[in-house]
Amino acid sequence: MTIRYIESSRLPTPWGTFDMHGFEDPDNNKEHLVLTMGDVRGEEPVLARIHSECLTGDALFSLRCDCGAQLQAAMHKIAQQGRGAIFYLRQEGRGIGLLNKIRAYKLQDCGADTVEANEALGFGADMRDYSILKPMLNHLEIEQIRLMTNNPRKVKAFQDLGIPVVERISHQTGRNPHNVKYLETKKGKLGHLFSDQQDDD
Ligand SMILES: Nc1nc2c(ncn2[C@@H]2O[C@H](COP(=O)(O)OP(=O)(O)OP(=O)(O)O)[C@@H](O)[C@H]2O)c(=O)[nH]1
Ligand SMILES: [Zn+2]
Repeated sequence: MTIRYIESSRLPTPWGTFDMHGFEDPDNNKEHLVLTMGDVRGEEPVLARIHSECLTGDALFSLRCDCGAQLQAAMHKIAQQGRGAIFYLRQEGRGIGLLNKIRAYKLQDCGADTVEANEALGFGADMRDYSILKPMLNHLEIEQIRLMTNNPRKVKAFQDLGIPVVERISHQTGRNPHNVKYLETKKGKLGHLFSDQQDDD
């Protein structure tokens, strides 16, 4: 079965008021969100961010990763332009779930990098499935996007879904002394496209 649209409401935030759209995946009862601003329908490419859930970074201010800063920066950029979409996908821990992410963090506390930790637990480095995006994009009538990401896998995922990515926009923010190794591993092992400079340097 495919993802089902449930309902929409307003979501006021420090950066402006978004429209919040809720979707349900009946196969696993996961509840996904899309925040939009402005009219995202049609041919005009939409400034977009695919954000995978990171409870620790998004809600608990963790400095182990860059997720919270990236989410805030994406909301800010979209509000500045007045038009865009954030797909908030419930793929915690790159798809392994919160408790397994804690297991992976424990291994990282003992010296493993983020990829080695996933593999030691019997998972792939990145278990995310982006095909769930297609019904959400269809529902919102988004046809083309300008994607805020450093992750080439996300660009490829859209291309595989038949949604043109007309531009990849660097989304480097949130580097701090606690996540230097994590970001280095993203670049070295996961193929992220990082320059030496953060967007907000
Ligand atoms: N398994 C695992 N997941 C992590 C770790 N650190 C962060 N994550 C998860 O990684 C995901 C980060 O995803 P995104 O913010 O979409 O970032 P990305 O795929 O690196 O790509 P960008 O678009 O360039 O930010 C979230 O689901 C986090 O929970 C880790 O050490 N181990
Ligand atoms: Zn994170």
